[in-house]
Amino acid sequence: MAFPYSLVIFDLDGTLVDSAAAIADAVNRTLRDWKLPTYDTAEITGWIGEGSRKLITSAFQHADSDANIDDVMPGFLEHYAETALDGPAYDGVVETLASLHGQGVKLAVCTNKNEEFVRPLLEVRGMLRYFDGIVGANTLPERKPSGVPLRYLSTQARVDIGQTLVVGDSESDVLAARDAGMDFVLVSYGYRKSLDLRTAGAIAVIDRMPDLLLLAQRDRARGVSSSS
Ligand SMILES: O=C(O)COP(=O)(O)O
Ligand SMILES: [Mg+2]
Repeated sequence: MAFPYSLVIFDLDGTLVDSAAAIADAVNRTLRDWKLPTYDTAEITGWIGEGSRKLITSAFQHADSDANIDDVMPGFLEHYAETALDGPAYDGVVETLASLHGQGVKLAVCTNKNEEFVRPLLEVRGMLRYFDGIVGANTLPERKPSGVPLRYLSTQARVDIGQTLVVGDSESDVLAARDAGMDFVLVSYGYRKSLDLRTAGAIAVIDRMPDLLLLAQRDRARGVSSSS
């Protein structure tokens, strides 16, 4: 059976690429510049998901710093430019993108990572060629949890909202998909905080990206869950 959506919009960090260590590295280099304590990757991972500024704000709050975040951001972005290509793709991601693309499904990325870091990362992980649309945190006036970037991508792809599926890992993906009125799938790995996978309203919760392809075999109304 055919895949039941014409466009799939993927989140990036925590969904396609495991970028937490690379992000944590850039955060800690920035904290060191300001002579502040550093944090382990697990703790910093809890601050990912709402863009670089929120991430740095969280880090500096935890470090009890009252530094002006406007003064901190340029240094962070310089460090992140050095680490941003370090994250590996999760297992089966590239194969899944290739399969969907081969079936004629359009693919896009909607991330709260700054746009300048997105294409190089997708390119180095062998994914860039599969995507028609890419929206980063600074591409449009609004970003996730707003549904605006998702609606922008479906309009750009000339695909109806009802034919568009969002795949993500965290609260901001859920809120954005709900705001846009789009079905969404959650990955059970990734960087969610307090999000309850079972009650979030996802049509499916998957443990590995290739399980997304199982949607082609299911009744769209019932959805699937590979998470036990
Ligand atoms: O960089 C972030 O804050 C999160 O990025 P994501 O939207 O790709 O998960
Ligand atoms: Mg994410």
